[in-house]
Amino acid sequence: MVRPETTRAWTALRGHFEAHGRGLDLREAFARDPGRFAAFSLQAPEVFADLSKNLIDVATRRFLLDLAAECGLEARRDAMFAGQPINTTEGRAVLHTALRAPRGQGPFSDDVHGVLDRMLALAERVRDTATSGITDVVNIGIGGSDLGPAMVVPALDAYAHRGLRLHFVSNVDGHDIVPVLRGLDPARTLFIVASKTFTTQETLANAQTARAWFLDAGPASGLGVADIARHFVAATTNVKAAADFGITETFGFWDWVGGRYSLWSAIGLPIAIAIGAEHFRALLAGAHAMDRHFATAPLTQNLPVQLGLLDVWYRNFHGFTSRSLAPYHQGLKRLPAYLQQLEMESNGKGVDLAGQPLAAGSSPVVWGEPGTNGQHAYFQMLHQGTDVIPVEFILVKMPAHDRADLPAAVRDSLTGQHAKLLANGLAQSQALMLGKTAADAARERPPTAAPGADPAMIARHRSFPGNRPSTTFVLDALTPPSLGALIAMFEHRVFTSAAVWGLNAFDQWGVELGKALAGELLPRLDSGDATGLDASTAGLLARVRA
Ligand SMILES: O=P(O)(O)OC[C@H]1O[C@](O)(CO)[C@@H](O)[C@@H]1O
Repeated sequence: MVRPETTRAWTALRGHFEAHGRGLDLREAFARDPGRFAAFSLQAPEVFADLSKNLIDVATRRFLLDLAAECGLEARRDAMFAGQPINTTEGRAVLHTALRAPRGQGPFSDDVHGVLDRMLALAERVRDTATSGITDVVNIGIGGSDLGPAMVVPALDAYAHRGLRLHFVSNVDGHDIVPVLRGLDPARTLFIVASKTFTTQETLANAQTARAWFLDAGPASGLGVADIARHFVAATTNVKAAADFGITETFGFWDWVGGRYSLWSAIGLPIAIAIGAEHFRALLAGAHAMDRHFATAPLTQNLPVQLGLLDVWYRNFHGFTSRSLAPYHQGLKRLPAYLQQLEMESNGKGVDLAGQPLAAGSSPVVWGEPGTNGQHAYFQMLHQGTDVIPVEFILVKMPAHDRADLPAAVRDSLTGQHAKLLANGLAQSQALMLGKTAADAARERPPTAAPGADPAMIARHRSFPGNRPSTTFVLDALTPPSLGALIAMFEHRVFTSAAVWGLNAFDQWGVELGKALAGELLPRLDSGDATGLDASTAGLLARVRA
């Protein structure tokens, strides 16, 4: 393993940053180079990306590619696809890409397609609502066993079965499950208990609550313990624990599928129920197309690689600590939360593969909201705040809401909405880059400025520094293949920066300490015993018990 800061490319990047990077002005760069948009745009499967509004030039890109080469990115990528145990701290392969490889291709193909066929057959049985009688599907899971399906199901609403409602319960907080159970009919409800380990406290607690509700409400519909097998299924690697719970229909997966990379596995069952087998296979196919792109495209044209290297550039040279995501599609409202786990649980590490402290920063904070909602909340800070935060916009050319079954006037109105949505997305990246000088602001007569206020002072409040970087992704439409490709792009981008930083993106020891301490505190909530606790925790324990 090569430490990035010891490479020649790192030194070159440091020098380049001081000489040209820090002072790069996007407005001047575009004025100088009419070909900048074309030179810094990439077309990958299903996803077009405009990287030209980033603080990079040709030399930045060259030095970053040198860095990737010196850090052995390609060898590490190839080792992942080949199933080598690159998750070294847990001694596991990392093969979520095998889950979307076509039948007969990729490692463990028989196992993968065996479970996939079985799971899609169940999905189709449930979707045949006249026969199944199911109207509501409740997924009980958390983290990677929740966020993927909870993100994809609304994103692909245009493809969803109209007679089925999908619900997601994750938190160990009755305020999550109680409103979901309210109004459900046990005879018409299917619970999916989704847990890779089947040991997760939150999921087991919610599964027990669902079971208790089912046994309490069931008898009115003639249901009892024997019916749990028909109304509860599990997605897990721990088939025995699911059986001990009373679940007989289990869809397995494998320890080489990380939780946050698992929506392609049996964890995707809610997605398959919502959109059906054919569309689920199309989601996998889109991700597979991005896998092939990542595995084979020259690094200069390789979108996940270029994004991951940009992350290194911003985090380690510009010192930016966060990145904001603005999907201009309401269906992608859960994408920021999904990417928070994907990126921050993967790359939020402080030591390298050898366990040595990293010399430079790793995962940025990832956050955001759909546009245009975010514009009316925190975009103020993105435009005029003191921190520079790169923003990523996702635009979708063709909406899916102007369906033929809507009245013509409603469809016309919705078409107008989509134009407004796109105009706003384009305008935001433009505004971030262009800014507005105080001199330009001074020429305006803002109607809301305080009467008699010093115009120069008002102009300074109304000026924008500009030169704020952004990336814009464009999808033709939000479809199963395009969403699959988009998610896989984000996965491989995280892989790329992890490879440069030399860290293990596939473990998550950082979540263990809190879990262990919660286990120790739980009995103290009952007993009140504060022995050995720090004064703050002891004081809070007394306060919540009072
Ligand atoms: O699927 P499981 O085993 O219930 O785990 C849920 C989540 O908990 C974590 O292990 C830690 O929070 C995640 O990595 C995982 O996605």
